[in-house]
Amino acid sequence: MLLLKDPNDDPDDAWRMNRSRQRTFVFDEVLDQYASQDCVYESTTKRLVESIVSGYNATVFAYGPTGTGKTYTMLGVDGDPGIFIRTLNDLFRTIEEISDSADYSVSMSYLEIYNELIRDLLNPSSGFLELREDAKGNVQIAGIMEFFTNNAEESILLLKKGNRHRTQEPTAANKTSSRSHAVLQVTVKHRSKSHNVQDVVRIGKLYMIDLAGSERAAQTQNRGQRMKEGAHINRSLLALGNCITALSERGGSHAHHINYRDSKLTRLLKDALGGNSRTVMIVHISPSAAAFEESRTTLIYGGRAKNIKTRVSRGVWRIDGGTEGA
Ligand SMILES: Nc1ncnc2c1ncn2[C@@H]1O[C@H](COP(=O)(O)OP(=O)(O)OP(=O)(O)O)[C@@H](O)[C@H]1O
Repeated sequence: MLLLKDPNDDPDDAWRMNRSRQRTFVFDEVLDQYASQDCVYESTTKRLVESIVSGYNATVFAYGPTGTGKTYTMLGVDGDPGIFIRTLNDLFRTIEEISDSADYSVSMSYLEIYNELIRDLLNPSSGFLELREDAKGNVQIAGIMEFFTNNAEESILLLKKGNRHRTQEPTAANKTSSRSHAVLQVTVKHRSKSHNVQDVVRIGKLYMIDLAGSERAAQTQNRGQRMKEGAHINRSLLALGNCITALSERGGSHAHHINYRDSKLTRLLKDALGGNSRTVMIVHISPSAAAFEESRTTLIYGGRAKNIKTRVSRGVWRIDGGTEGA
């Protein structure tokens, strides 16, 4: 449980206390600014690793205003890695433990959405990529490079290569502000070595996402290009907020109309939000009283997202070409 105190409250002023906007929020986990990277990983993402290896989809994303620590949580810093690297390490450790009974392949792609344009962070010279939906409504990025990796070290090298191409610029609110949404996709395929199920391949997909932060122009003092980026960032986060609200209010994935098409981000997150995925949203807020307003709004969206129910089924593909649920 989290108690967000209204900094304007004055216990000696009955009129003010009556108008208090103090509010309690209930989340699965609440961590303060002193929580270690390991603790954040253990309490949010670790539990997803085994399910990905056994063929389920999962998504982890960091959400919140600029400068509140999303990139710190997801990517971490030298010597104290964040969720991306901890997950890759755990994923390969888990695969190694069970590799006697099955053959595994792991591949990854890494993209950013910058000003509503998609760039391949592992192959930046490929220009802007198109987002397409197949007949079954599965979202795909045309032309993105997918790299097969044999161990955690290779994956982490690729991730670091991608990070060097990511768009980051200093703003008044954050010296290393992410100006794009970064999406790492890891696909784990596994085929049992046992004879009677050898023709079945299980596929689990993991999305790990470091969103750019919402921002107020006055706070960031952005002008020119930074302001244009900020407008794109805010627009896509607004689209995300609208999808979260619609999904939480109208009965989740059964809802008639969810505006996924309003931004590339929401199109890409379609499954994570309302479809076939175990999804963890890590909501970030500043501990500062000065950030009360944006903390409140952010937590309200986080609270709504908690009401969304996704329906997960295992990705199973038969060698003879058919697909089936499990
Ligand atoms: N828990 C923490 N402990 C120590 N430093 C932190 C922590 N969280 C964030 N920081 C530092 O605060 C600064 C802002 O964090 P970060 O860049 O992760 O924010 P952000 O939410 O990703 O911002 P933006 O949306 O602008 O990209 C960075 O210098 C980061 O290293």
